[in-house]
Amino acid sequence: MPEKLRICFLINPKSGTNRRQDVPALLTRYLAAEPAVDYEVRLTQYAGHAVELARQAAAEGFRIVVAVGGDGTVNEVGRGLLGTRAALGILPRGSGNGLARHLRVPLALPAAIRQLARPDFQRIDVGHINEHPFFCTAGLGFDAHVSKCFAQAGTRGLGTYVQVALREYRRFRPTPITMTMQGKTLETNCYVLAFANAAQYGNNAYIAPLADISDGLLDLCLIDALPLLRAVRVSLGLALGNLPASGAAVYHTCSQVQVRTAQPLGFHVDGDYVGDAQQFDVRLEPLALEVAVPKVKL
Ligand SMILES: Nc1ncnc2c1ncn2[C@@H]1O[C@H](COP(=O)(O)OP(=O)(O)OP(=O)(O)O)[C@@H](O)[C@H]1O
Repeated sequence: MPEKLRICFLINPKSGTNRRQDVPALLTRYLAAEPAVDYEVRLTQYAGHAVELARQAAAEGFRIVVAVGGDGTVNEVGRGLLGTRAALGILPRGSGNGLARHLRVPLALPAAIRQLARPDFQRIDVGHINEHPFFCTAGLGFDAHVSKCFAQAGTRGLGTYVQVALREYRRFRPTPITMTMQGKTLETNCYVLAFANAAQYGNNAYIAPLADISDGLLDLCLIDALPLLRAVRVSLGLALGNLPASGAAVYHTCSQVQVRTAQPLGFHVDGDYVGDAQQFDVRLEPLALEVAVPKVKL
């Protein structure tokens, strides 16, 4: 008899804006008819817990460990799985779901659950910023500052995010930075510097629409200043997926970059604010994580 596919679901009960969805009930309903799947459900109890739970599930021999949550939960589970033989799965339940959208994981939970029962597997690159792994995007400047304020806002969702971003836009000022990559040094200002492994921040906001998650390269997006007219062009470029062509941002690709900043600057990984620093070492580790993705329909 063929071996069963062992899947461990790690649910972040605090993620997303729709917490009333009963994920264990959905799993029972949609996996009951999948005799080839053996699964368990575990809940996270605190921030950071999913890293430990993922590592433990991989050590127990689960083939897929699923992050049930947003990009913060995906980041924790992915971190826990680095260097193990288990693949990351995603049941998207965040407000942005950047990595799930990039990998074309269905946003509707029944469809996402069904595809996990018959997955394809793919390896993806993993970024590191000051040794914090990221899978989707990391960044310095305004986007990190907004992540910090968003975390303090008390409510979640796109509406709160936009409100916070508009409020902070009036206050935030660019910082002088020095970037070193491929032996070249560039002195510039930084309003936003994004390191994109995947194409989008989440919510189909395409910061680097040409980013390929398995090409061994990071797409760097630099916005040196953001006066009002350019802010409108950047917003449209993010929504329409044509920011590179708009000329409102400058792009580079590289596998490694060092950034020094004139003043401490906030940084985020996968949308979660980490802290402030003046020195950033950013690098890409090629194909370091296996992910379970939907089968491509031919
Ligand atoms: N049981 C828990 N209690 C409190 N916080 C938790 C718990 N489990 C996980 N967390 C934290 O919740 C944070 C937010 O989770 P996540 O990003 O998945 O959801 P979200 O913020 O609603 O989604 P999105 O990032 O798409 O907006 C994670 O960074 C994680 O550290």
